Amino acid sequence: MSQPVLHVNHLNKVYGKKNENQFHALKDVSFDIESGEFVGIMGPSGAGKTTLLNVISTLDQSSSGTIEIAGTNITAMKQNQLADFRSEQLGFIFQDFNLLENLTVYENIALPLSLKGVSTRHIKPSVMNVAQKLGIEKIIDKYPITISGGQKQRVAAARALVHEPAMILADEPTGALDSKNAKSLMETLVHLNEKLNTSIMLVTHDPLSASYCQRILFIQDGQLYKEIHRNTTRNSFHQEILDVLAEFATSNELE
Ligand SMILES: Nc1ncnc2c1ncn2[C@@H]1O[C@H](COP(=O)(O)OP(=O)(O)OP(=O)(O)O)[C@@H](O)[C@H]1O
Repeated sequence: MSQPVLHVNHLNKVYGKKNENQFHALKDVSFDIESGEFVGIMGPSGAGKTTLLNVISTLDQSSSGTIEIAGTNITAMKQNQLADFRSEQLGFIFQDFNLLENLTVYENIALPLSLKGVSTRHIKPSVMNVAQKLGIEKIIDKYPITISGGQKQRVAAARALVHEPAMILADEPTGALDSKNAKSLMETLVHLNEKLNTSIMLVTHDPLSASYCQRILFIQDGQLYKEIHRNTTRNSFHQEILDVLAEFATSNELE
C-alpha cells in the first residue's frame, strides 16, 4: 500500500506554560489520510479543529507526537525549513479567500510560484492549466473586486493548487458563500479530488459541505470521537452526519 499523505501519531497540543493555566486542546490524536482521499473534520465549537489544522499546516507547534506529510516528519523541522515545506507541499483555502485586491486573478494564482522564484515562462502554463480546470480562464485578467464570491473562492482554490501541493487544507471554505456558490465550490473540490487525485482535508461546521467528503472524522474535547465513511448516496451521508452532530447536541444538554 502507498504511504499516507498525512500520518498523525499520538498528537498532543497543550496551550499555556507549565505551572500556568494550561489547556489540553488535542489529546493523543492519531489518524491517517491516504493519498487521494477527501476527508472532513467536524466537531462542536472548541473541540480542537482549528488547533489540529494549525499544527498540521505547520502554523503552530504540537506539544508531543508526530505529523508526517508525504513522508516528511514536520514535527522535527526547524522554523525556516517549515516555511519552505509549507509553500511547496501544502495548499490552503480559507473562508475569506485572502486574495490580494491590487493583483489580477492571474497574478493572484501565480503568487505561490512567483514567491518560489519560478520563471515567468514556466508560470504561465501552470496558471492557465489550473484556471482552465477550475473554469476561470475568462476572468483571468479581472481584479478580485469585480468578481463574485463564488469566483473568488475558485481563484483561491486555483492558487492553492498551482504549485501541485501534496495536500490541500481547507478551513470553512464555504463559510462566506451562498448555498448555490457553496454547492458549486464543493463540486469543484470533488472534481479536483476525483479527476486530479488531489488529497484534501476540510474543516467545516456545515453538514451539507461535509457530505461531499469520502470520510468524516469527528473530534470532541480534543479527542477523536468517531469516524464515518460514505458508502451510500450523498443525501444519506448528509443524514448520517446530522445524526452524529445530534449526538453532540444531546451530550451537551446532559452536561
Ligand atoms: N492560544 C490559545 N490559548 C489557550 N487556549 C486556546 C488557544 N487557542 C485555542 N484554545 C482553546 O483550545 C480549545 C480548542 O480550540 P479550537 O479553536 O481548536 O476549537 P474549534 O474546534 O476550532 O472551535 P470552533 O469550531 O469554535 O472554531 C478551545 O477550548 C479553546 O478555548
